[in-house]
Amino acid sequence: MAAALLGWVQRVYSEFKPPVATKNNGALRMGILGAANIAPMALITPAKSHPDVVVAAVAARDFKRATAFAKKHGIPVVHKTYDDLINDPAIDSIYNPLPNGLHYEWTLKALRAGKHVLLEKPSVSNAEEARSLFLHPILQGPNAPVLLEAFHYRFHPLWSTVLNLFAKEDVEEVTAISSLFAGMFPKDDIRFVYKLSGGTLMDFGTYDVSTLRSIFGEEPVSVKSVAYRPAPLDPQCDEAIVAEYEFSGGRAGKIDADLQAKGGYPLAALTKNLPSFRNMLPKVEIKLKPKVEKVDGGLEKTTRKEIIVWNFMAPHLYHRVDIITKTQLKNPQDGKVVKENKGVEYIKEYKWPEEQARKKGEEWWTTYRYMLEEFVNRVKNREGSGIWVEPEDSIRQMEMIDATYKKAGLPLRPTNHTLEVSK
Ligand SMILES: NC(=O)C1=CN([C@@H]2O[C@H](COP(=O)(O)OP(=O)(O)OC[C@H]3O[C@@H](n4cnc5c(N)ncnc54)[C@H](OP(=O)(O)O)[C@@H]3O)[C@@H](O)[C@H]2O)C=CC1
Ligand SMILES: O=C1OC[C@@H](O)[C@H](O)[C@H]1O
Repeated sequence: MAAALLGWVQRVYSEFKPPVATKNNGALRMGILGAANIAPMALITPAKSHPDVVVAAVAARDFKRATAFAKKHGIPVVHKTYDDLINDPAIDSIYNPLPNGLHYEWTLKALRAGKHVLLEKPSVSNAEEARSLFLHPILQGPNAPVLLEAFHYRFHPLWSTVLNLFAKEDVEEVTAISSLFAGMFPKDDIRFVYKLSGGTLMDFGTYDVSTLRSIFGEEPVSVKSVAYRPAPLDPQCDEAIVAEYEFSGGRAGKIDADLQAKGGYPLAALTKNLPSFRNMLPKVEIKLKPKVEKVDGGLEKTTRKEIIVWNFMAPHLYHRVDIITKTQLKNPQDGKVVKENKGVEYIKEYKWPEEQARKKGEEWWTTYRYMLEEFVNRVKNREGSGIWVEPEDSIRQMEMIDATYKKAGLPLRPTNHTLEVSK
């Protein structure tokens, strides 16, 4: 127990204070659009341990704020405007963590300036923008810049391990749940502003949608139902959302996302507004189709398997996979159950397993660090882990989000006025 705790402390310490790599000649020189809250975790810290990444510049709407941010994080150059950053010839790649509603415009500007772009999720505001951006001629051809939607969780070895636990066609039902206690984000946070393409479905919900698509390996046939709780200051934004989808063969997918979770305690009338810490570990539950087989003695054996992935979103901090197998032996003549059994196996995967040792990684690499590795590999034409978020994937992701908003009776998130013709 003590050893496990020490191991956890050491790993998490290195995630926040990674060893600093000596930078190679030709390292990517990345610039950050905005002094964004997520930038230290998603780029600045991971870049420290990457020999081929230098965070070289930042720009913010307020120069003073940008300067303070640069000083705090050791970023040498501060630009007065986002345009200045994008047009800086000493920068070759841009990290775009602006509010969702600004993703399309500034990513396209950066691509036009010849920069590679690591773009925060959700990639853009809606499917129309996604088609316009990801099918843009600027991304075609041998020397096209690299564009990646930063679905970081997919790059961590845990996700590949999870996907290897079953055949996609054996999946019967998937439920993805993600929740944050009320008060973590203020009511006027960018996540709850419609004109900035806010909404919980665009935030935590986008992970849930992405996990369903990844596990089923296909798009839903339909959105069966949606219920949402409107954000108090901007009711066109969902503060919480629950949706049910039908996948091929009548299989079910469910998402349940809440960015202001409250209540669930005894004495509901008194406690209903207290922040709720239920479901603090985002999780995905995967039920496989039951397997029925004849066994010795003319009995029928039914095996049911359920896989629960705890903390799929930030597995580097902590995660656990529970593989629950239930078997039942039945006499088919009279339907009597002869024997039942339940077994649970636990899995964790902080690093690529031995047999995949050619893939790079360390136990303390965060999802963001694994993702940065692949971003650099793609820019530098190196063989990587093989994990990538393809343009088609980013488009389909926004289509499922749009379909969910439509079913909810909410407007699609607004299309940028600079939109170029969609294909
Ligand atoms: N991958 C992950 O784990 C996470 C991803 N994200 C994603 O990153 C993006 C940013 O999230 P987060 O860092 O939490 O956001 P912030 O609230 O920190 O906003 C990011 C930047 O957006 C600009 N900005 C803020 N408000 C406005 C506004 N009202 N109008 C125009 N620009 C504004 C600011 O730029 P400036 O500094 O120039 O003023 C700010 O620095 C989102 O797309 C979000 O989905 C967020 C959290 C985690
Ligand atoms: O991507 C994200 O992950 C962490 C959350 O806190 C945040 O809301 C979201 O944008």
